[in-house]
Amino acid sequence: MSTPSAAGSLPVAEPSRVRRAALRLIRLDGRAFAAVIALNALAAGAGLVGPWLLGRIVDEVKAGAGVGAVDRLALVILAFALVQLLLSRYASYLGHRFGERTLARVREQFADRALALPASVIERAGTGDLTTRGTADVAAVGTTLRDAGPEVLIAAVQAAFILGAVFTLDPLLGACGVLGLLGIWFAARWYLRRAVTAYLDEGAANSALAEQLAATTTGARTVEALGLERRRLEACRQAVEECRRTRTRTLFLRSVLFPIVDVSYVIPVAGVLLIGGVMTQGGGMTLGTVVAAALYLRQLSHPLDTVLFHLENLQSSSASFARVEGLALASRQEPAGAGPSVPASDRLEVAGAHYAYDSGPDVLRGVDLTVQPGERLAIVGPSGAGKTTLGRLLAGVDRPRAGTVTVGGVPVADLDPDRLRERVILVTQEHHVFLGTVRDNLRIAAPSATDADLHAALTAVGADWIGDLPDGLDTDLGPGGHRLDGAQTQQVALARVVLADPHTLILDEATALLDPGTARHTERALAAVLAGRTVIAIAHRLQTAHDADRVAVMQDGRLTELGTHHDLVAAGGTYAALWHSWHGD
Ligand SMILES: Nc1ncnc2c1ncn2[C@@H]1O[C@H](COP(=O)(O)OP(=O)(O)OP(=O)(O)O)[C@@H](O)[C@H]1O
Repeated sequence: MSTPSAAGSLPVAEPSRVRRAALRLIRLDGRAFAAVIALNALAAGAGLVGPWLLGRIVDEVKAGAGVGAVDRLALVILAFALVQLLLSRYASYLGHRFGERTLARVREQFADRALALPASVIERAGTGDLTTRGTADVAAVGTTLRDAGPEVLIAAVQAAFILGAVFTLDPLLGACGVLGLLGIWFAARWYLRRAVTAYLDEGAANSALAEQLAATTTGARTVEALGLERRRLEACRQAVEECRRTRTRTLFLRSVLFPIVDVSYVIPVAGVLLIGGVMTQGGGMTLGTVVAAALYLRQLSHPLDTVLFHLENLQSSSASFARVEGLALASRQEPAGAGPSVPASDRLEVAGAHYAYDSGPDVLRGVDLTVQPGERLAIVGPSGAGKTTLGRLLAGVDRPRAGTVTVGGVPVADLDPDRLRERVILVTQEHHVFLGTVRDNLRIAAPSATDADLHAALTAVGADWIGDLPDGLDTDLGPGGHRLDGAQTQQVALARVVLADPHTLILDEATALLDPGTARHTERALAAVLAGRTVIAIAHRLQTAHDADRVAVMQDGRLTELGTHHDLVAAGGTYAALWHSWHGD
């Protein structure tokens, strides 16, 4: 289940799913978690001894005991205080280690899920959302797991033990303590209901102010040149006013909560002393019991403060965790195909395909095309004709709004990512060099490839420069390492494709950054390596079209001409005109 999200944005997990995910994380490190709870319980137990013995001291002194007896009890109090300190320190050490391990799991799971997302999901949602979830949200979850979570856990155990101790001393005093604390419960509920929106508003107002100031300062010259000073000042003044308003609101919420909490800590103690005083006089209770109960309730303020302090943090990080967990649902948002999942052949078929980006007009309008295995097809046409869009549909990145795009009878977009990569790969101008060696960068496509395979792939795409690198395949690439130029980056990307060995390759201006000589060399080398495979090249240079088996001409979202170079030139249509103008005839 997921909460409705804005069109295209990544989903957010429902609270029930978030709870299940949190429990799963705890179970994965269940022994450490149990050890933390047990040690905390022991520490809290040791902490209860002090007030109880203080009560005993009061009773013994009242019964006429001497200094020796008091000293003995005081020493025992000291010993238990030490034990409590050591146990709680060790528990918090284990708690923080548990938090770090769990955070590492959350991070790894996030990376796995992000990498498994279909490209279309990321493109629709935008990388900004994914990046925010992977950084700010995971960091918020991390803070909770590392700090807030263990501390709240410790505080909850302590509070339970303290209240249990007061009830054990005397149920009436226990009830008095709980009733006195009800104020905190109501105040916290009142506060939390309002705090989330109030703090979100404050955060948004701060961002808006920062944006206004940044826009005004970076565009200072334009502001000055166009005489926009007054408008900018007014915009900034409004942003500052909004900041002040939202801040005053959160300040008001805090100024109601904290006094109520402070008074609520005193009420149970006062109540216990009043009732205890009456009971002591009637002989129903010893003075020591009343002193111990009052001390326990005084102690309660520490764990409760801790819980209150972290409540907001827990709330906001559970929202972050819902966003992090939402990633698991993203791939399932894609409509699942109902047909067979194993293609019967390598034949690509587009039938009556329409496509529109979001709610825009159709940019593909009834495209029909069959690409035979081993064929080399070039797609040409003016800018905006829909060539790239058709390439994305053929590669399974997007699915058609109407009509079908299939490989061997199976909708391409229904193939799972691994199976899809074995069959169709889309190579665009956008290439990424990962931080790591040349070998790491290539083995992404074929983890079991040998160095000889890697060299062969590099040679196939004309990347002879590998021989000039100081450490060959071991040369570090990426920031801080050896810098590849645009053409070399593209060759690395093409070498990855050679290694992945798909049956169909869709080149969307893949060789555009290479100088014409290198590009032709690369295309020829690529064609040699991919002999017997399907190559669909979205071509800007008509030489590519000339070398292809067939040429498809796209215009305004339609496939208007389809045939061999010679047939189309002879037909004297759009392609012939393009060819002649390119040739300068
Ligand atoms: N992400 C997008 N969102 C909205 N509209 C888009 C998007 N990408 C492309 N379009 C629109 O779809 C139409 C077809 O674009 P497409 O990129 O497929 O054409 P093209 O023939 O490949 O053009 P070019 O040769 O300039 O790359 C254009 O009108 C373009 O503005």
